[in-house]
Amino acid sequence: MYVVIEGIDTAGKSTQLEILAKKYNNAVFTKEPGGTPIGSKLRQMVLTGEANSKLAEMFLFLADRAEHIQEVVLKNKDKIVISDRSMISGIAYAQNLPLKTVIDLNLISTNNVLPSHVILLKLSKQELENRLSQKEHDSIEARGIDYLIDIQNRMEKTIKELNLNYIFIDASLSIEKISKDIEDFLNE
Ligand SMILES: Nc1ncnc2c1ncn2[C@@H]1O[C@H](COP(=O)(O)OP(=O)(O)O)[C@@H](O)[C@H]1O
Ligand SMILES: Cc1cn([C@H]2C[C@H](O)[C@@H](COP(=O)(O)OP(=O)(O)O)O2)c(=O)[nH]c1=O
Repeated sequence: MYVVIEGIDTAGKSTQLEILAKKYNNAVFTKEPGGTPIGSKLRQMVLTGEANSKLAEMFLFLADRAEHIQEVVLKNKDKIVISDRSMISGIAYAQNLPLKTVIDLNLISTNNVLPSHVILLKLSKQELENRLSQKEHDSIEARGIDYLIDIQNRMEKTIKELNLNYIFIDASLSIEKISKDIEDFLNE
């Protein structure tokens, strides 16, 4: 089982992952970017905005993803792997290229491995504004509200386009209700 939790910044991914970690104590918890030793270095580069070229930035994420799929997802394929973000973020955040092109690049990076379960936490514009006003921004979050809402739409489109097994959850529901919906989805 390869479960991914997706959503734009502040959607509540970390909050739900903390709850999942208590319920699934035999699962492997991981993240993109940064789930491997090379990935930690790549993560540092992307989050501090070292790359001036958007294309270079996307290739850093793709390198992280290729290593992560090989070293974490495939090496634990007999276990439950639960990942904070995935190729869905990779496709959605690479906004400057057509969806089809980025999907192809991402499928190369994952060797065609797809998640078996996708959880997308969806925020309204108003709730996103609320949450972003309460935290310090990294260089990607600093790109603004409309940018992130566009990314969220692209995430939805990507999940449908790839025909994945998914649940979309309203991220402004209570933490408990979201966690129950996630548990039901994983137990289906
Ligand atoms: N269901 C929820 N309702 C209200 N606030 C939430 C909810 N889930 C998370 N939060 C709050 O929103 C902020 C962002 O949550 P976080 O889990 O860090 O998001 P992400 O990991 O997606 O960036 C945190 O301050 C968190 O406490
Ligand atoms: C996985 C991935 C993430 N991103 C972005 C989304 C986030 O802004 C950032 C990763 O940060 P993240 O680890 O999700 O940080 P936070 O805890 O602040 O949510 O990188 C991409 O642009 N492309 C990608 O392929």
